[in-house]
Amino acid sequence: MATAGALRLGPSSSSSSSSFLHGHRRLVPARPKPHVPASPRGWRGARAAAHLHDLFVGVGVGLPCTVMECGDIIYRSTLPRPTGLTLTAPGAALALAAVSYLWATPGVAPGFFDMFVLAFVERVFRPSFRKDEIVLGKKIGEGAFGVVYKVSLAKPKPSVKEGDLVLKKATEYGAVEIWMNERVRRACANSCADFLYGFLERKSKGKVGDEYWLIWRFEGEDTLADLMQSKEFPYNVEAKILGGNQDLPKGLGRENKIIQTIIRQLLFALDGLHSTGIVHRDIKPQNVIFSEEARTFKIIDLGAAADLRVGINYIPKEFLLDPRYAAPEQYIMSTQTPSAPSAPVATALSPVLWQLNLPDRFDIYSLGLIFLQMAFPSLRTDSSLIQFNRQLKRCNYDLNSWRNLVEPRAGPDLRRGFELLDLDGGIGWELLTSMVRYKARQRISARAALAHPYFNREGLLGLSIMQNLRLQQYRATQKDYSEAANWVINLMAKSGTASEGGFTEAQLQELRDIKPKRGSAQRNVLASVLRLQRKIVKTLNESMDELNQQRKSLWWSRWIPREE
Ligand SMILES: Nc1ncnc2c1ncn2[C@@H]1O[C@H](COP(=O)(O)OP(=O)(O)OP(=O)(O)O)[C@@H](O)[C@H]1O
Repeated sequence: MATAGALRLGPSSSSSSSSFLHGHRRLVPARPKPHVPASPRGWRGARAAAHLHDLFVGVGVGLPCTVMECGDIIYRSTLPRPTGLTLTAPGAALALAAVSYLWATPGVAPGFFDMFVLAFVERVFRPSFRKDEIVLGKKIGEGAFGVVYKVSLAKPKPSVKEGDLVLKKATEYGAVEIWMNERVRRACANSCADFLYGFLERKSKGKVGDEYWLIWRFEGEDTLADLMQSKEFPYNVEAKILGGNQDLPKGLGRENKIIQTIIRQLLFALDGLHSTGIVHRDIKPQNVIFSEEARTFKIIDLGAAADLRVGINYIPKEFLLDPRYAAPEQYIMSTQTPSAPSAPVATALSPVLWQLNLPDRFDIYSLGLIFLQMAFPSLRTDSSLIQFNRQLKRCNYDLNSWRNLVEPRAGPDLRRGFELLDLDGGIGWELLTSMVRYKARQRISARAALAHPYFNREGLLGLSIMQNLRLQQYRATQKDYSEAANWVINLMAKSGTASEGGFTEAQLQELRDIKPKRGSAQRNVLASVLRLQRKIVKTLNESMDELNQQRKSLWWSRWIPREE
């Protein structure tokens, strides 16, 4: 084969700018002569570069036109087009898959933009606060990890809207709470109380323990817990969220409408958090505040929240849950998932881990219990809620079994609750039962719940054919596929004997144990698939554990400002 350089013809060669090759009139792409330096070392380098250049650019010159990008000088349309990006079907599919992965919940790509662009831009423009600018007012709350005060500013700041503020002096989980609040403020500000600033206040020498100061706008006096304790509930909320006079007479229909509105507002707030990769983990009426200005309910207290996008605060073995509202799984991630991986690993794997664990369904369960308390006044006290939880556990977390258990001997109060949920063909009960389920995978997501016909004015009866179809589709997707897999396995078991290629119970057990076995091809394929699935999960977990060996630091706390 001719060397690439030997047959090179072009404007820089001694021949004409067009040349004849293989007896045809062909245009040959020109190649500029490489610059030759004076020193031998430089000369050798230049030669190497020229060789490399020839290898990639010159190869093909002098070869048949099937290889080269040749064109006919007369038929100009056959001349090579300017080289640009060529879109091929597999390329487009690959790009689409990559983009879908990067944008899938909890959002790797938006996460990078948020962390490395938005966070810095925001820091330049937002107002900051110092300890001596704040005047402490009355204490409004005290938890295990902090004290909350109503405060005001010593001197008004032009960049800060007038009004009362709230200050939390937090110890242990203050850094996490600042991180979560800042993320929320950038991603879904309306979901949570309006966060203004957070900083680390270093204690002077001699005093122990640093404190994190967190400042919010004062949203209002009432939490949902305060409002639900009133005998007037839900009417005491009606004027706040639905405004002035309501034309409906007092009764179940009107109460249902108010409860619907509260649940919808909370689902919106949760959907905002979940779509940015944050799971609250402590949803309860005490952590829901009514914002007088926005006339809507907002979520507070993100101290126990986990950021699944970068793996902050999801430590499967550690939990700070309120047992009254916690979902049965208690851990938002499978206990097989190793403790929080390093940030880049967590970020890269976050869509996979999210889909494997569906951690957001933890909050959905808690919200389901709040829904239940709204419908049944007798479940609003701590003791009755604890008792209900025990009953539900005995019923294997199946609300329908619980209903069968209590309804026959229910008092007027419980019966009224069931009546309220049974309005519009029982659509409220259906939504409730899809929120309170044992398996996280079977629970509805916040977004799907918002599209549920419970929030449709006319309920089930008012659904169009298309909406009905969507509902059927939704119901189908709520089914647990592990049950479906078991069903298929059982069907296969019953479909034959070992000699006919079917499975006996004993063989099935072997399959479930996924031990390699010699046998029919059908059985081996299934066993291999199950083995492969198990191996993937195991490898994923092991590699994350390995990456975790280097001690995790609170790398993200560098983002938190300090008061010097
Ligand atoms: N932005 C706000 N506007 C008005 N009140 C607020 C706001 N944030 C918090 N509060 C009030 O402060 C109380 C305590 O807040 P928060 O739950 O965040 O603190 P905490 O120390 O975590 O308490 P706990 O451990 O009991 O949950 C709330 O119940 C609420 O009454």
